[in-house]
Amino acid sequence: MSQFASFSVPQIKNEVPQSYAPGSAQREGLLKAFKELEAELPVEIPLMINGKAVTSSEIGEQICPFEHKKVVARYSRAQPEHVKAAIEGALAAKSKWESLHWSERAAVFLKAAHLISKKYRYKLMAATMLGQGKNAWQAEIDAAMEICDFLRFNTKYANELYSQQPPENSPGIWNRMEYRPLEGFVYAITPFNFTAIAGNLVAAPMLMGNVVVMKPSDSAVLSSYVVYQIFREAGLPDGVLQFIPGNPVDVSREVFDHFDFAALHFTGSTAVFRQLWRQIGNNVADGKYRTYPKIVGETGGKNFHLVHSSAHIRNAVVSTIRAAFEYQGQKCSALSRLYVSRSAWENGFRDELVRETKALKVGHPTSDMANFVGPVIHRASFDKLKGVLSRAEADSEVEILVGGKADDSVGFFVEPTILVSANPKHDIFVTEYFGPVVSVYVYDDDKLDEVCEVIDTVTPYGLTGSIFAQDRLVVSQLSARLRNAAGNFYINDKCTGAVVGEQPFGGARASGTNDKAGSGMILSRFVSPRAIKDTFDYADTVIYPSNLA
Ligand SMILES: NC(=O)c1ccc[n+]([C@@H]2O[C@H](COP(=O)([O-])OP(=O)(O)OC[C@H]3O[C@@H](n4cnc5c(N)ncnc54)[C@H](O)[C@@H]3O)[C@@H](O)[C@H]2O)c1
Ligand SMILES: N[C@@H](CCC=O)C(=O)O
Repeated sequence: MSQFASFSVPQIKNEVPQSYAPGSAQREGLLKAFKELEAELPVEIPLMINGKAVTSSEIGEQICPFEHKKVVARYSRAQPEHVKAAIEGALAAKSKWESLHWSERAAVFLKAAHLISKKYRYKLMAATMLGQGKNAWQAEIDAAMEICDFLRFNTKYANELYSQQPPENSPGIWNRMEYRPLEGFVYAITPFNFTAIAGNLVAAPMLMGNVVVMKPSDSAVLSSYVVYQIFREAGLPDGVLQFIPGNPVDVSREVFDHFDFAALHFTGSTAVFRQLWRQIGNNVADGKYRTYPKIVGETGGKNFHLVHSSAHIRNAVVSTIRAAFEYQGQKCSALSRLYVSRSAWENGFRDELVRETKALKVGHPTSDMANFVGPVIHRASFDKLKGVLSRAEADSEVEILVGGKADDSVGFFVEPTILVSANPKHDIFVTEYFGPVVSVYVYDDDKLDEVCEVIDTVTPYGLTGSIFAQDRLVVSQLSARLRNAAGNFYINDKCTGAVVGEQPFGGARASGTNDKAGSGMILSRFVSPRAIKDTFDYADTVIYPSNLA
């Protein structure tokens, strides 16, 4: 499209949080949206291919985690012919989408953020609460704030990326860089735990001119569908985003079989990511694809807090409780290993930690707004966590300091649990459980270096971690010592709650490719740059001066 100006994006700011305080219009609005959506359940959700609703003979159910008798959504599951049609439709939509000026694409996502911030804020939050079991605050920071931040900041980062041009032009030459969309289509596989992440997994590549086939999580189909509809209302053309829930293995096999598969954008568990990498790798080795597919994946964690003897105890306790138990520990960033110096542990930390944890209220997200902890996502997660708790109970190396019970009579509720062990290599410090369980190791004050070695090496992950210390020499020493233990590193703050535009998010080692969602780096993974040299002088001599006799 012709363009007669070099546009810049509007000033981008983080979405302002709403408090949902008692008596506020915000709380009233959210509860009204929650009730309205609850009355509509189960929502019937089709596949969306080329902008048209398509139903399948195979129907899946998304279950409400805090009332498992309630079905949140009944959704069509894609069959091989649907996956093929989605890919072909996306490829057919590609040339018009990528030839739009980038500002037109940016306008779609800026408008989507505007719609989420205003018209659909409470609806998207309600879908996230009913389907994914978040309370009001957790829904606000995810399905209102973070998703708006991703959509808006991406446009600023895209503008900056496109502005990166070669610094040198020899006389008579104009050098340029063009950031082409990938040749082919992007496949996005999204996790259950963040509506914002599902939104960004598709929006980031689309902004850069790509077309996307999306397989949402079975446990977040409703919120993903609402996001899909918002993108459409914001002006996203037919076929640019294909929404195809379905059996993850079957859908992925079909996608990875396609010659034009150009990138995987994944967030989820490490085990699944490794499996997908293997499938893609085997296909690359067989020469199946037009190009080498980009693989972008953010995965699991076993995140730590290290509390030094000089730490501010109250700050460390409050940060620990929030990091371990907000959203039931189901954030990839959630705290699950806690290393506390013996002097801090015995001089107040332990007692405050126990008192505050016991005071946490567990239950339904709206019938009692005081509930801080809700349900875990599904039966499989509940069963896995129940197994962790019963093994802990039977294990002579583990003490259950707080919690340890689970109740699935109405919903999938697991008590906030603190485990303690004197064996720093115990599985409770190694395996990601993805639930409200934190494991404590108390270290002798003079064994700081030894505990750092354990923190750095006992798990394969490297996602988030925090140190708590007031002594600046110690802060500096720990920061250097633990440089590779976390991609998001916090000093005197909790290891969760990264904010787009402030702390780009992601970890290395087994935690992912660390391409940093919420930054320009991730956008650069979804382009294939072309360097253009434009020469104004014509050549007329073959030999070099050095060839002259
Ligand atoms: N690092 C991050 O930024 C980040 C963010 C959120 C979640 N996570 C991680 O995600 C996990 C929790 O999310 P989850 O339970 O949705 O993860 P999951 O791996 O079970 O599922 C993620 C997605 O992969 C799909 N999937 C599952 N098996 C598959 C297969 N064999 N082939 C293809 N697709 C498959 C699922 O259907 C879902 O859409 C945790 O490990 C958490 O740490 C990481
Ligand atoms: N970005 C979020 C975590 C997302 C993973 O689930 C945080 O920093 O807490």
